Amino acid sequence: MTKLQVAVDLLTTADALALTNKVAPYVDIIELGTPLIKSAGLSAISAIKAAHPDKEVFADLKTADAGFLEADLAFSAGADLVTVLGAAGDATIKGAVEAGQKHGKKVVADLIGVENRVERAREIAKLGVAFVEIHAGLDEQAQPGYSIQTLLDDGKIAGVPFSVAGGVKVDTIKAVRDAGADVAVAGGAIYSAADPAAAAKALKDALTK
Ligand SMILES: O=C(CO)[C@H](O)[C@H](O)COP(=O)(O)O
Repeated sequence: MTKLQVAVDLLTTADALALTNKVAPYVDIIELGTPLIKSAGLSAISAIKAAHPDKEVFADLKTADAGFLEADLAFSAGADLVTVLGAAGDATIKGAVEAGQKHGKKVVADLIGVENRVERAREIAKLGVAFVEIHAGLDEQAQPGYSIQTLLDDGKIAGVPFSVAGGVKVDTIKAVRDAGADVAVAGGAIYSAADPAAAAKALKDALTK
């Protein structure tokens, strides 16, 4: 079953809690987006975990260096999953994985900006991460001609556990599931919707029906 992850790309803990209180019934994983953690700090992770102890809390650190140290900070704050950049060195990824082992939690490698996603996904899968995130970031999505299909193709070909992030919407989420993704990540499709709860429910329904 493909899990639904909401990416909370807001800037304050109060706004994040207001959103997650609406959408939590429909999602499996709550992601604190990189801008939220940079803006509100690690305390945002603790606040979201305290409000939603039954959900997996995902801290999108996008760590580029000091893998053990940064992941350890986020796990200590209450995160269940943290991200490290797939573009980072193997030592950084291994450091984050060691922090995950210390806490009994998981590390995800975000392939944002990686040119050969398939090759790097296969390399990283051997380093002990839970899965790789096949990801086109907000800037890449804004480029003319962007299509999520390239992410799905790479995920299928890589043959390792993966999530997909990159503008997943209600009309594309079934394709994410059918590509074999373990997790479908939706940010703007939920937090920018007029009715975020209805949007999250529609995404969950599309995944499960
Ligand atoms: O990590 C991110 C940007 O770097 C976003 O959280 C991720 O891309 C999901 O958001 P959206 O569905 O709006 O693309």
